[in-house]
Amino acid sequence: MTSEPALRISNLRYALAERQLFDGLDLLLPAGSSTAILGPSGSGKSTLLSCVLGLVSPDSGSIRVGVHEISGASRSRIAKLRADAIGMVFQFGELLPELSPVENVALAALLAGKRDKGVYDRAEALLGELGVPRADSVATLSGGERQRTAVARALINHPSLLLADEPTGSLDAANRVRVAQMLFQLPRKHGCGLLVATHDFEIAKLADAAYTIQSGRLTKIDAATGGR
Ligand SMILES: Nc1ncnc2c1ncn2[C@@H]1O[C@H](COP(=O)(O)OP(=O)(O)OP(=O)(O)O)[C@@H](O)[C@H]1O
Repeated sequence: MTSEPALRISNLRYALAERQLFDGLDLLLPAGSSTAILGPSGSGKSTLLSCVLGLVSPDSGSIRVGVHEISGASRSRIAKLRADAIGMVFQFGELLPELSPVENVALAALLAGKRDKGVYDRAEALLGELGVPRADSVATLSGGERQRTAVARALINHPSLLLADEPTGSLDAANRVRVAQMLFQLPRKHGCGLLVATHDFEIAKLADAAYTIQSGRLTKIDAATGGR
């Protein structure tokens, strides 16, 4: 495993019309570890993930995914990096309902240009590992199974960085804990870094480190005590 951090954000600045959302924000996420970003609605969690995905261009600062610099990179380079090195899990899974779990997962590999015969086998193996049953369509899966399918899709291209935005926000209490426990095991199993945005302390306390966004920077907190 490389000793390069999965993600390094340095001195990030980003101003909205009337607000300095990030004001010298730093973050170091070692490979094989997890970090939760906590904060109330509007504090900038999703925008931070969008900056890492290269979908929002900050005013200044550096964002490195492994050895690759995102800030200032061309759109095509960022798109390639997103496909090759970053996996993303959204709050509502964002799966294609007409497709089966295997097809949903394999599609991410096909779109990244990985068209080898083993794609479907790898998709099946990942879904098996994450406990998703076989089905003709993801529409017939439970919410927790759909979210585990979304995690398998995020993992299919062997990302060095996994991002998750409120990954358990659409689930009931039992599934929320189950999916969160599975998610936070991934960095050690797959060697990737995991960055989770959430407003839920119960989820954040499973992470190796937790931060809130305060005055445009990250402040380390103890999620187990509710940040007190
Ligand atoms: N494209 C945009 N243009 C202008 N303002 C924006 C844009 N995107 C986000 N914002 C504002 O930036 C702030 C941070 O939004 P963001 O979605 O990152 O917060 P969040 O912490 O993820 O909130 P939530 O938990 O509700 O998803 C909010 O005040 C939001 O209104």
